[in-house]
Amino acid sequence: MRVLVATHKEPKLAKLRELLAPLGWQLEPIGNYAGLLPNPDAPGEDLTERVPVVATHLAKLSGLPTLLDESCFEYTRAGQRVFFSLQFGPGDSEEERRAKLLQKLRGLPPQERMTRFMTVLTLAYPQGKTETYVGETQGVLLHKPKGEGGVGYDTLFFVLEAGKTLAEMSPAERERFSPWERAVRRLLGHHIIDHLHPTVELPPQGSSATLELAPGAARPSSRPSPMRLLVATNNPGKYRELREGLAPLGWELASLLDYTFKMPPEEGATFEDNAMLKAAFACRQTGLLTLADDSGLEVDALEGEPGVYSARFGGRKSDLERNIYLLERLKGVPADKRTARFVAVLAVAHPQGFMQLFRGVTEGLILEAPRGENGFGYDPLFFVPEAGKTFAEMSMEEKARHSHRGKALAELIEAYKDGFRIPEASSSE
Ligand SMILES: O=P(O)(O)OP(=O)(O)OP(=O)(O)OC[C@H]1O[C@@H](n2cnc3c(O)ncnc32)[C@H](O)[C@@H]1O
Ligand SMILES: [Mg+2]
Repeated sequence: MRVLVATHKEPKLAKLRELLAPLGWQLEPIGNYAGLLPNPDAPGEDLTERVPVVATHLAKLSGLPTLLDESCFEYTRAGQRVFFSLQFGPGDSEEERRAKLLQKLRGLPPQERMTRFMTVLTLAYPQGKTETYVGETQGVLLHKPKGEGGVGYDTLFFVLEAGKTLAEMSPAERERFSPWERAVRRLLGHHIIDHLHPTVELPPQGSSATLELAPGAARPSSRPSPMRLLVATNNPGKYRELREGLAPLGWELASLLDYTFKMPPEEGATFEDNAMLKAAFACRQTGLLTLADDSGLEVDALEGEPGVYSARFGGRKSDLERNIYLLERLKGVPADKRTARFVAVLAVAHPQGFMQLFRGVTEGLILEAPRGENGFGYDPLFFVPEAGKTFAEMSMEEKARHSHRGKALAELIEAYKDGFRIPEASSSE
């Protein structure tokens, strides 16, 4: 698709081309669009309103989908939100704009230099449809530019958490902190994962496999680690185990606590379906490489129940109630008929549009009474004959050696240990 980019700044266009390369779009600069604007002052200071209006105007004029971004600093003055717009006229050069910003900043008291740097990015279609993505970062505006990298005002924005300006960061760090990059990555995540459907062909049982989910997507080039990975689970017990298991990769982990969106209902019929659904959804929300875990207990005497319904077995609300319910359901079932297995499927969704699945299974027995204090979920009832203990009687390391999740993680580590690789099976052109 041909897309116009409302900028006359070469570095910004180049960076946008690099970040959005996986989409295979043809990005063309619109050049100096000052004369095309209806009335640059009209739509007010709320960028989430203004940017879509202006982008739509440009898309209608050009007849092409058009990307427009604008940034502002937001701070609080006497309890009121104040927007400090960075739009000084689209014809200005980068230097002119920075000079104007510094001039504006001169009178600002320190507390008003503490701001939220926000970028609003809209993709507008000539037919009137718009998509808007917002990226935000907290920081402080400096008096003098520092650093060389980045785009726009990155030289003036000091990120407290990182102890430097956006312009002083490595590209990998900037990816984390720049509101502009965050907005661009959200757009990327949205468009890439649009191609993903959880109804793809599933890998054979008991194996891990690579799924190519975006046949139309352009091949991204492989990128070196370090990677940032979102671990998309709301279960703290799982999160701890995943964090421990992923430690050898040295990746930086994000959790759902860093975000406000809600995960979708798990409506799939298999662990694979649900893991992909969760990973694809969270990846699309954040634009991040995302790991999801779907797991559960299959009890033979219950014909595989609770299976994918393990988290809501019998409609019971807590781990304890579900364990009691499981014991009730198995009342009178003799020891040799209490066989069961734990299954974990890990799905890794790449913002570039494909997924990988890893599966682990552990066979065991359901005891007649709980044993052990560790772990979570059904751990106190799940006895592993080869270890002579329940999962809840094991340390975390021990559980990782025997557990379904530990086995799936071991495969994942094997696949990613040499850095980020585009899987062979999907590298055909
Ligand atoms: O979906 P997320 O947010 O990851 O968290 P969840 O707890 O809902 O997770 P699932 O949908 O995968 O449901 C899995 C259920 O199986 C249980 N379970 C999974 N792995 C387990 C383990 O290692 N030990 C004990 N119980 C486990 C777990 O307590 C849940 O009730
Ligand atoms: Mg769940």
